[in-house]
Amino acid sequence: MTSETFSHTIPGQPSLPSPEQIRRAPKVLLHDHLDGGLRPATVVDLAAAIGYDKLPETDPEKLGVWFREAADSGSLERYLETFAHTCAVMQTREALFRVAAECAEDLAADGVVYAEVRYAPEQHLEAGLTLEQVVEAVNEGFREGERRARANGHRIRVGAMLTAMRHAARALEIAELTNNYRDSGVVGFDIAGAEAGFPPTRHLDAFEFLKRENNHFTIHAGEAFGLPSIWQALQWCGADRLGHGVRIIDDIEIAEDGTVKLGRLASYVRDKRIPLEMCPTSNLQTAAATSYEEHPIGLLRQLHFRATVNTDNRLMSGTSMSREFEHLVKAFGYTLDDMQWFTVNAMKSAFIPFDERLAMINDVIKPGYAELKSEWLFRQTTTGTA
Ligand SMILES: O=c1[nH]cnc2c1ncn2[C@H]1C[C@H](O)[C@@H](CO)O1
Ligand SMILES: [Zn+2]
Repeated sequence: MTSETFSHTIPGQPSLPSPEQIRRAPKVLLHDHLDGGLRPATVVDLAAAIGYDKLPETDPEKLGVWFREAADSGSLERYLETFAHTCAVMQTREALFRVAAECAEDLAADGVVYAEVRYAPEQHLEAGLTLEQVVEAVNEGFREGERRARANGHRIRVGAMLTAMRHAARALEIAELTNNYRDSGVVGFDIAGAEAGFPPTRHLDAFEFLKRENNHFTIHAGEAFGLPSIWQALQWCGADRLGHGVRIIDDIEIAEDGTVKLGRLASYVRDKRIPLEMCPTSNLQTAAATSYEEHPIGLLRQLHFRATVNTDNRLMSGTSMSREFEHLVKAFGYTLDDMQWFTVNAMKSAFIPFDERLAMINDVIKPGYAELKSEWLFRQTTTGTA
């Protein structure tokens, strides 16, 4: 027995969730890239099928390690270079369908009940597919993955988000595509790619179009670049959520006596309940944060920002929703109540209609956590304690 055992407030009630409970806990994922979450074995298979010979490794295990190590560069630009390989093998209808189906299956097996998964359709046109064919192949893949998950006893719902690359000039076109598929599986829009030098205001026409259409979008901001990027994303572009947003911490001061002072932008983000799609492991890899223990999510949770936990790129970060939570449980001592708080935050911030979000919270998430939180009671009565 460790000394921690004696710090429980209720005898016998575990204070920290076990890895197995973390996996079974219902989780909601708002920030996950389709082209950043392939199974290494699938990358190898798809490369062989199309004769793509530029993979750095052809053994799936070694390839998985290669992606993690190559992405561990301390720079967002270098991190992004690894996507050349995944995008190269996602150029046909079959490949997109397979990757999307496996994505939904993998998330469901990890206990994710609702996910919004993004990708940039413009990066999948090299073999002649149209933007529409790309979107339809991915949507069909997600539906297939949901079916397979159900057959394996898991329930998941996956919405697609369409990303425009911030260095390119197709944002308006991708925003229109998002709008055209809003009733058929696409829940929102995003911009991604290198942040420094590519401010979101380059794509104002796309954001203005979506606002006029009453549609939803998030913007990668405050990851590799600081407060001006967050400010532009919110006040010029009108983003509903922030991808990462970690640098909001630069607008928060903690005095020696522990008093916290929020600047105007941080106050706005908290007051308006702007959701922050935080991705701890990804942030360590691109040097947007220094360690799990020092990751801004700890303070932002204490200060009641609308923080959520996400994977970003499961392949490049060697992670999953459960692993992200495991790291946070270890770093901050989070309990199942904290996990539920993050999960409810995420579900409140999703881009599906309000009544569906509410039903997910009340009928799926809360009962799931209640079940997990009550397990210790029955364990004690059935085994008896010494
Ligand atoms: O964390 C990220 N920041 C900026 N861009 C990113 C991040 N993760 C992935 N991307 C890029 C690379 C992908 O090819 C693209 C679409 O998913 O989005
Ligand atoms: Zn991202």
